[in-house]
Amino acid sequence: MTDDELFDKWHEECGVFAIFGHENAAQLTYFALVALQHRGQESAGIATVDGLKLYHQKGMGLVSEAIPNEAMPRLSKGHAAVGHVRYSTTGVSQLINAQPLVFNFQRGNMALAHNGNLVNAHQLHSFLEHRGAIFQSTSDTEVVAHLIARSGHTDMADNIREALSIVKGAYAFCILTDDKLYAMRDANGLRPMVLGKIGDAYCVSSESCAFDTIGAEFVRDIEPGEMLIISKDGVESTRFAGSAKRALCTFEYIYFARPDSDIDGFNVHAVRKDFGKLLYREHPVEADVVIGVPDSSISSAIGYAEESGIPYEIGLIKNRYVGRTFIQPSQELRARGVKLKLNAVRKIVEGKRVVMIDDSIVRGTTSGRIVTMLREAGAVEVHVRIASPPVTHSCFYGIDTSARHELIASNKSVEQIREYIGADTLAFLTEATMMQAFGIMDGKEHGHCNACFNGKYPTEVYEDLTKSIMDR
Ligand SMILES: O=P(O)(O)OC[C@H]1O[C@H](OP(=O)(O)OP(=O)(O)O)[C@H](O)[C@@H]1O
Ligand SMILES: NC(=O)CC[C@H](N)C(=O)O
Ligand code: SF4
Ligand SMILES: [Mg+2]
Repeated sequence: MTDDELFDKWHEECGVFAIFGHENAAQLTYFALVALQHRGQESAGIATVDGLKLYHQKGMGLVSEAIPNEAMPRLSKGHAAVGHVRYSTTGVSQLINAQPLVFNFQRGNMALAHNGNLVNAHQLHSFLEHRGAIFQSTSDTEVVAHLIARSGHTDMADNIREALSIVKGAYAFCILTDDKLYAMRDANGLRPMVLGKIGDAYCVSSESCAFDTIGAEFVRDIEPGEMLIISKDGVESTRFAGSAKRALCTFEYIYFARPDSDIDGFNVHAVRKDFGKLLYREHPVEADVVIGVPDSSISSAIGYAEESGIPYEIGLIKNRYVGRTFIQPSQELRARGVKLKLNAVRKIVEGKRVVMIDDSIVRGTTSGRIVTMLREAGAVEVHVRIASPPVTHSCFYGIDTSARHELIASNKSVEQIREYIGADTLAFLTEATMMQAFGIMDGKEHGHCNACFNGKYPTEVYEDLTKSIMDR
């Protein structure tokens, strides 16, 4: 297994933020992107407009690397801004695909930022290329810009509506023009997006944690199929799509979103904690201590401990300075015990029966390593409890999951996975129980996408979809 494969599992998706009519639009966008940094660390960018001109800065890496201080005076000329942090799902991780994508066409300037993945982008890309379109990037997002540019309406909102009627898949889209900001959430609401207000200015964001960061007030979630048009006249809500089956990505709660964000009426930390409580009710075990794998499973571990009465402890420490772009130890060094990212707290686990909570198992790599680590630190029993169901299907909606055959639960039973990771016992939260955290007790239609657990995709999907499909 290569290092790339080892680290290519669940990944954050992108984050978008945009604001209209604020004298500090660029700075606020910068800070909001820092708050959304967990959603993508490959590249970042900001575009601003002053009514006549568009200014932009994009780069690879974290927000602090991609947008240097020197770029701020130029960006600050704009009164409206759109920003993006990227984790690539379609198109290579290179500067050409960094967002916002910017265009100057016959109607003026346009900057696009997208979280999600368009499942028919490849087909549309070929169609448009055969009709003379010259693409600047290899990402799915650019297809929408071409479709908008080709639509013949006088009103930009109608052009966007026409473009979005053709694309399929998942998106939270922000489109900034010289005089308006448009924000659209796909008809199923797969990806989240919220509306906020700061002074007289309106802003939109993938997650509400960005509003807290910049001192904006949360107004509401943007509805699936809704288009917000934000201009000097305020906010206008219109629709670009009829009602479809609501299907918010449950993985936003399980793993992607920040615990301090609220999505569609539920706080992420509170939901994770409930997952932990439900997990104990469904799969209790006798043990001395409950620990979580930092950071995403801490809330569930606290919930499991609270419900069981078993003490919660910090049994694993994460080195917060090791990111994805960090040089990873080779397989040989790893085998020799180089533990870069996580280490066990010996005093806490030694001689104990440990319940280890993680948010998910994708390939089984993380759980396997941690079970070994805990045993080496003296744990006498390791019981693994996972605060989501087994991942059996790939995601096509903006989360770069492994190919299906690499998902351990797609070809192994729970008992076989337990054996593989070396745990004493292993259990997963079932889908029906997980949905109880949202007050849904009957396990029927519930307005969430759980396709990676059950294969029921809320839109058409094209099985040939790979990240590099548009990179020739
Ligand atoms: O079964 P696996 O293929 O190992 O994948 C599952 C792990 O991946 C994620 O963590 P990750 O290490 O990506 O990041 P985190 O530190 O943000 O939890 C997730 O939280 C699980 O721990
Ligand atoms: N993770 C995402 O939301 C990615 C957005 C877009 N599909 C890209 O690859 O750039
Ligand atoms: S398939 Fe899974 S990760 Fe993808 S949108 Fe649906 S729930 Fe989220
Ligand atoms: Mg993890």
